[in-house]
Amino acid sequence: MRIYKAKDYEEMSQKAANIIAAQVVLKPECVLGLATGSTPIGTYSRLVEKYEKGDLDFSKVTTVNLDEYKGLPRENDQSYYYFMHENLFDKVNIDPASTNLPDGTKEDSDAECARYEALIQSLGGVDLQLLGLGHNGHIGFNEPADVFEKDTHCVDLQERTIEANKRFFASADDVPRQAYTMGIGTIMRAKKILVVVSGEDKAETVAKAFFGPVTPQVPASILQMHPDVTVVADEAALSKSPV
Ligand SMILES: N[C@@H]1[C@@H](O)[C@H](O)[C@@H](COP(=O)(O)O)O[C@@H]1O
Repeated sequence: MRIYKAKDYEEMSQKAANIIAAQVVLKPECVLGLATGSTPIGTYSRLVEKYEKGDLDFSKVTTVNLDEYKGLPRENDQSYYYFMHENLFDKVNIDPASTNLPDGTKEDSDAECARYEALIQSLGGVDLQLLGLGHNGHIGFNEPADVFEKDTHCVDLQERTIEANKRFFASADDVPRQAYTMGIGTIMRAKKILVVVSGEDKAETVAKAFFGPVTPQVPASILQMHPDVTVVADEAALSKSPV
């Protein structure tokens, strides 16, 4: 695991965008695994800037997103579909047909999760997976649990996650209670993983996830077992870690 300490959010975003850009330049037809949440927004803006300057071409890139709220239609401005279009897809030359997310409107969880998992495998797997880190150590929507869930599945969101995400909704009651998410196995099968983390409020979680024991109670801790992980975190997020 490589840990890159950035000065602040801006530097974290720049460094993460450089790593993603290098992947696209080296393999234009790559599969990028993408993430939502507030942390990667700066990374996406830097990628858009690179595209606008003519330094990046997304025309052959395929994307698969980590997760989606169950029950939210695409037009809902809190759906991850909407987020991805707003922050990246509509601003670069990616083919919309090559962008993929779980479909939150599908009622049959087992069928939708099986479809999504099969789709990822049919693409030959993910070349570079971008991840954020939840306050409770979740990645995607893999919440702390007794076991690591392997494949794409439907999760019940935990109170802390609903609390953290309610800032985006009119009230906590409007936050969906379930989501579809890639599993830990799906994430771990990615060839490379890039984690972005920012802020003092994640410092405890960063220390546990990357320097503590590997346990499903801190889902991100499994990343210590992956052969090619880069963590790009700012000084505040690393303030409780031995680096
Ligand atoms: N499902 C997403 C995660 O993929 C993300 O990492 C997390 C942290 O978000 P933020 O970056 O806003 O702290 O939020 C959501 O729960």
